[in-house]
Amino acid sequence: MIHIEGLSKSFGSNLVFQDIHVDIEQGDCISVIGPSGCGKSTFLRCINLLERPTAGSVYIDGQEITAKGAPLDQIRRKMGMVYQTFNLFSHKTVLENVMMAPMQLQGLSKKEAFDLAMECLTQVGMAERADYMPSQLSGGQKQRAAIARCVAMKPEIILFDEPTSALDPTMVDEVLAVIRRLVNRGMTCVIVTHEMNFAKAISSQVIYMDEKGIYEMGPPAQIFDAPKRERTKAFINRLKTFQQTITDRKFDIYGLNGAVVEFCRRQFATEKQIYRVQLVLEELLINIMLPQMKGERIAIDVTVEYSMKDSVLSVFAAADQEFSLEEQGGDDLSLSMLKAVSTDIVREANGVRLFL
Ligand SMILES: Nc1ncnc2c1ncn2[C@@H]1O[C@H](COP(=O)(O)OP(=O)(O)OP(=O)(O)O)[C@@H](O)[C@H]1O
Repeated sequence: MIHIEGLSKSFGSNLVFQDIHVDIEQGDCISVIGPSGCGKSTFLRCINLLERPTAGSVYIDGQEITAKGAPLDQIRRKMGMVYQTFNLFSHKTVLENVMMAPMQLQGLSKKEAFDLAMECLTQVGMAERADYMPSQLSGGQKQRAAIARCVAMKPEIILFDEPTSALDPTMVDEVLAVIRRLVNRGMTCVIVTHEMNFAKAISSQVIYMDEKGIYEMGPPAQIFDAPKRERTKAFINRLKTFQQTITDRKFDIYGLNGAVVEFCRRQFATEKQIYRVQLVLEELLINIMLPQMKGERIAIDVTVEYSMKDSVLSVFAAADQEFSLEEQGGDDLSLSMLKAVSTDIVREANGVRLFL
């Protein structure tokens, strides 16, 4: 359906990627992941020529859209795009936003466009807010309206450019659920995303971009659980681990907790796990470990790991000094709280690991 051949893009002397080859078949859902700045969005924008590639060709249904004189408007209608920042017209209602392109570009009558728009808004759960202005909507609702607007054009493929990156974490799920529904109904999609669990669950293929191109591509089970190449492994492992070393007795426990919560949300840990991890950090660090540390200089390594495979969150805390969980200095109330929220507590070398 889409055939990408030798695609390269530079901005001046900045080579973003080169020589990308990908085939996208109907019904595919391709996730594009990779470190910040590796060119994911630029790659997406080159597929529908929002950016002109420096070299290479893109074919859609056998037609080369990168050829000189190709009917760009017609071709772009086959490819919808959903942006990080929604791009709704702020002076129009949700309904008007969705009706506009089908009327202007596809010549639908007002009645036809209304019926179509309501159908699309119903699909994304936004029918009852059809008459709202964008400013009256939450971020998640705006993005769902933007998806309805895109679907109303009946595209053959939808390109999603980090559709949840601008959203408050509480709104990510509602947007991902709408995308999941589209994919399950056979919509061909390419999604640039930082939501790894989502990419893992939904994609037929995952592209890991790095080193100025596609560094590794494969089914989600390969990329997330058994990556073949070094940089993919490092990227995936880093995503699954939060690490911080505490060197000051007066460290900011709430700052640490905030960063850990953000990490956990990115991993799609459950709210229960997120509550537990905060409790564990407070009790373990403040009430059990810190009081036992001797001298001014301390070093406590905190690692929070999330296993995508079995959805288990674990907290590992290790110190460069001996410490005990019970009796000598340990706070028994804190220990019973740790036991209450952990499925297992394991002593390891100079630390302790709690499974939540
Ligand atoms: N319009 C532009 N003009 C000049 N340079 C650009 C332009 N758009 C992107 N770049 C550069 O291209 C590179 C890739 O950017 P891009 O936004 O595609 O990366 P990304 O992987 O999507 O990043 P992120 O995950 O942070 O969104 C960066 O070095 C960026 O500065």
